[in-house]
Amino acid sequence: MVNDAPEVDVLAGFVPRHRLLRVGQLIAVEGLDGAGKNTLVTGLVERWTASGLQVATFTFPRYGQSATADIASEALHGAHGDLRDSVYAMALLFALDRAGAAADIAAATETSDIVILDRYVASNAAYNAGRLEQDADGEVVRWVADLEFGRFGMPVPDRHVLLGVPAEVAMQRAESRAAADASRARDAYERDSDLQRRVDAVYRQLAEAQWTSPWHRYDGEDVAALADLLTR
Ligand SMILES: Nc1ncnc2c1ncn2[C@@H]1O[C@H](COP(=O)(O)OP(=O)(O)O)[C@@H](O)[C@H]1O
Ligand SMILES: Cc1cn([C@H]2C[C@H](O)[C@@H](COP(=O)(O)OP(=O)(O)O)O2)c(=O)[nH]c1=O
Repeated sequence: MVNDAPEVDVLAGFVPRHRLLRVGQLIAVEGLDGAGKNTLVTGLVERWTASGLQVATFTFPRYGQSATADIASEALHGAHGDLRDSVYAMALLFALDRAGAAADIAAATETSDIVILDRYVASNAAYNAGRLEQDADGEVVRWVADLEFGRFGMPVPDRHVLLGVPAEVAMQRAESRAAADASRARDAYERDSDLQRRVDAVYRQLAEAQWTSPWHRYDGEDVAALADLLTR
């Protein structure tokens, strides 16, 4: 039988979702306190949701959902005796908080196009290397990776985004935020400007080394360009 109907390409303009983006792409957003992570994550979610993508977010530490996260925060605000003095104890609390979310993250990667993590394993690497005055290739960064990706089986992000605003700018923002909102009083890490500068240096080394996956530096200027870059 001869088909006389004009040829119509019913698939014209249709791009299957999996060709736009691998389903369940995991993106970790990292940076100093006050760097603008929350602001950036909000911008990315708005943008991607408006373009029809399914987006899930997780914010670490999971305050109010995890006793270990709450205890870590309380320690950073002066509670729990000398707990805060132990770098490894603090790191373990943050790691156990994340381990408690591993199944939820895995489930989200099955049902979402993009899963954004506002702080993730690299926070533990950067802050604790900063505390111990080690570099990104030092012992504690390896310990964090072995503990979290190895022993706890946390998924490795497909990409990292480092908010690379200067440390002085991030610290100023954290200070202004604390002055404006009593519930955001700065914790021990936020008050320690030498620590913030060392953490900043370790973050830049982790990005330079493309630690565990590709890292993208973002300076807070053009969220649209970053969103496009991440979905390319
Ligand atoms: N690009 C920016 N320029 C100026 N202020 C900003 C910018 N991004 C965030 N801020 C402000 O800086 C503070 C810290 O931002 P936030 O997104 O909460 O950072 P983080 O989650 O990294 O701690 C907030 O008060 C926020 O409104
Ligand atoms: C998630 C995480 C945070 N931290 C540090 C970074 C911050 O200085 C501190 C608190 O996290 P933060 O995200 O800044 O929470 P808050 O809303 O209280 O400002 O904990 C780690 O050391 N390891 C981790 O794994």
